[in-house]
Amino acid sequence: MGCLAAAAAGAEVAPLLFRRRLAPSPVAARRRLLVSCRARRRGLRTAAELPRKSTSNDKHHNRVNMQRDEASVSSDKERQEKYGDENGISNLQLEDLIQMIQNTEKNIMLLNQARLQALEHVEKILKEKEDLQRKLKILETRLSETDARLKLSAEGQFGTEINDSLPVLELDDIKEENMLLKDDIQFLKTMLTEVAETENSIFTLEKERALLDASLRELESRFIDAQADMLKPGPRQYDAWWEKVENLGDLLETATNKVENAAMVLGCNHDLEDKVDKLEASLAEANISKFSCYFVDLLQEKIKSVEERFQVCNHEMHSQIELYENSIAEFHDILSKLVEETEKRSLEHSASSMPSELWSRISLLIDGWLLEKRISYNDANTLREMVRKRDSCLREAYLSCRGMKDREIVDSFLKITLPGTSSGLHIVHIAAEMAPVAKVGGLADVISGLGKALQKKGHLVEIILPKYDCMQNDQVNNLKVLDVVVQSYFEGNLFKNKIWTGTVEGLPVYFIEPQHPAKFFWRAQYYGEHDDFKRFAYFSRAALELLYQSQKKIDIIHCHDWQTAFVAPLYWEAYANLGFNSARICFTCHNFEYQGAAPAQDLACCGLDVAQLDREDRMRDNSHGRINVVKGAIVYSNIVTTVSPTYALEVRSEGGRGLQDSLKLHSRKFVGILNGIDTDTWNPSTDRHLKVQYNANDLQGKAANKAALRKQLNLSSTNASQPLREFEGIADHFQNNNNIRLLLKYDDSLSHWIYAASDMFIVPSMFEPCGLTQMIAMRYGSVPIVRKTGGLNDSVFDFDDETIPKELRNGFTFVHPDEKALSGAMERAFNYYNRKPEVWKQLVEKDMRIDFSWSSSASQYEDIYQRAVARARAAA
Ligand SMILES: Nc1ncnc2c1ncn2[C@@H]1O[C@H](COP(=O)(O)OP(=O)(O)O)[C@@H](O)[C@H]1O
Repeated sequence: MGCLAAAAAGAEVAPLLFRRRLAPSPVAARRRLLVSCRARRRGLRTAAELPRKSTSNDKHHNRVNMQRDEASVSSDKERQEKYGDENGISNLQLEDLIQMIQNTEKNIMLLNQARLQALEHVEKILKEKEDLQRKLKILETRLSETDARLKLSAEGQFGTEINDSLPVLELDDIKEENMLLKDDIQFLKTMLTEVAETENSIFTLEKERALLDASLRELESRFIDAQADMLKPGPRQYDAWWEKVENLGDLLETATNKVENAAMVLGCNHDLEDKVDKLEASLAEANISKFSCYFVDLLQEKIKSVEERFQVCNHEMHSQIELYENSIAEFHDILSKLVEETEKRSLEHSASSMPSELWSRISLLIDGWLLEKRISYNDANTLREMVRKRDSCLREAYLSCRGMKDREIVDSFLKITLPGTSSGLHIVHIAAEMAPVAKVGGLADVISGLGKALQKKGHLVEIILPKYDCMQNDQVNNLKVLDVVVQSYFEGNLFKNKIWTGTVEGLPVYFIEPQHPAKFFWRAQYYGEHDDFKRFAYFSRAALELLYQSQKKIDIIHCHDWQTAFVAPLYWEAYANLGFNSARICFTCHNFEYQGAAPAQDLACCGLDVAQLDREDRMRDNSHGRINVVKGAIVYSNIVTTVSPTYALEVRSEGGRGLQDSLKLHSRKFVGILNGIDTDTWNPSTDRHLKVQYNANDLQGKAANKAALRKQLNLSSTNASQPLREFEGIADHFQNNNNIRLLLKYDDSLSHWIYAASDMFIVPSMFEPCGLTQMIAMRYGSVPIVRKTGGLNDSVFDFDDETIPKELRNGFTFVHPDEKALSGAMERAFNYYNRKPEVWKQLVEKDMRIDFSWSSSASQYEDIYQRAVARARAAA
């Protein structure tokens, strides 16, 4: 069944398995979580430190910081080499801090010295700067004076007023001095720039010092914290760590979930891909079927025209036949008039010669047939007697047989030896069930199905049932009690029985209501009472009494299962001696599991002679010291049947449940005939129990029934095409399962609906005498999955078995009575259902068209009845 579940719900199971493969067991998960947290915690610490280092390196390229970094890196390295555990890290942190503080203090001192030197230098430079600025000012003044003089002199030389007071040599000196001053000014400007730069670097140093002070303060406070932590070793810190661990665990879990979700999504994607593939395949198939639709249309048109032509021909043929029949009738009229006249004349003219000739010829014919062993001695005697009596029927038969073949003439002569004019048999079924008025299982279906089929074949069929208080009276037409009282024997007394009559499904039925204080059939149930043996012994006797008292000349009394198996020994032991012996007894065992075994003395209740019957060769059970009613029926019946050929073979060995030797001994009268089904009752195109009727040409209604049943039973409707009757999880929670319902009740109407709604019908029987459900299922388009046993083996043929002719293959079978074999067959069926919907549809349509009607089975019963009756007549 596990396999089945996987096959049935592949799309759901596959991702689950995938997920399981990804997700570790809870313990492993926890372990993995912890490991990961630890790793991550280390990772976080390192990551937190790195930016700080790189920032300081980038910002300050000074030696001091380089020193600090080197010290810090080497101490980290040492620390890792030396410890590598949590507590170590905490101690190392402290040492680092101290070292860092010391380094920082040293650096601050150096920085302060550098700062003082720089300040002195600056003071000096500022002084120099002031001197230089002063000199610069004087020089600039002088320069401007010189320029003004130069200007004046230039005006004098080239203008109207020339200043002759400055000599030429002085002018050159001034020019030279001017050049020198310009150089000085340039030098001073450079100096000033340098001073400004020094000021800037002092300013930067000041800033750096402030930063170092701040970090010193921070380090000091961390130092104090670290000292405090060392004194109070860490519940708070551990808590914080665990908080972090838990946070990390959550993060990990979220991440794992995401991975799982991703895996599921991946799985779903795979499924989607599969679905897309399938859709594409079905699209391709649809395209193909589009073409085939076209051909179907063409074919249908052709069929239509052929049908029309056929109808025209038919019509013509009918009118020809009518004409022909009319002319034959005319001819017969003329012929009979001629015969009458001739006979009249021959009687008139030679009263004895012609009839004697006629009778003599008949006598000679009879003698010849006897010698040729074509008729029995008795039949020959009967016919001779008729000749002696100049029997008019015989003369008519002789006159009408001219032109016939020998065989036909023999048959027509034998026919007139039978009582009455009809060749039909008078058949009476005595049974405990009949559908639909009193149905428990397949027996009920057989009584009405076989009865109706025999009736259709022209036999007079009657049924006798107990009058149960719980039977469906509304299924009986014209139910009424007869104004007679039939008395029957029981436990030394005679008891009155009320006799009710009515028709069920068109069959005449007698219901016997015992007037016994034990109220045998007022029990609100059909079987399962403490005195079942007595109840049905009483009924068997009363039924025979009814037949005996009605003085009918019955041909076949057919009894069924242990409940009416009493009839066979009763008939031959108690009634045949009374002259009630025209009938032959047929016994059908529908299930050899139930044999009606009881203490020997119990047999006496219905008037059977225990001393006569409690014998190995009669009714004594083969293994217990009790009597066995089914064995009694095997011994005392003229015909013994069971409900399928395979089961008939099986019961000759272990399947016979102790009766195998009796069956072997009586094998000449034992035969297996496969049951049919009542195709009027089980007809999806007319079934009033269904929501929508349908047939093999139009399966739409089947889907509608399925949807309605799913709704009615409160099954999931998310996947309407999912096959019903999956057993996954049936053991648990089936009430809440979306795909399973276990209905432990008898409900005829619902049973019809279930057949119509189901896609597959599983019958995994260990043994199955015949089984009707698989045939009914096929008629309703539900494909059977069965174990190859009994009648299942005779009615279901594996779809994949190439040794079987293709046209017979109609379901899925398995042999071994185990879960694996069943799952295998189901998986094959599911494969077709899911992957080859077109093939599946064809299989469904084919199954619906199989003829499981009683027609052919009833013919086999008819044949064995006829032979038994013929033997009886021959013996008489
Ligand atoms: N719970 C039920 N409610 C109504 N009909 C049922 C139920 N169970 C079985 N049946 C009917 O009983 C018949 C079973 O016949 P068969 O297959 O020969 O089994 P069995 O040998 O058990 O009688 C079928 O007509 C089936 O539809």
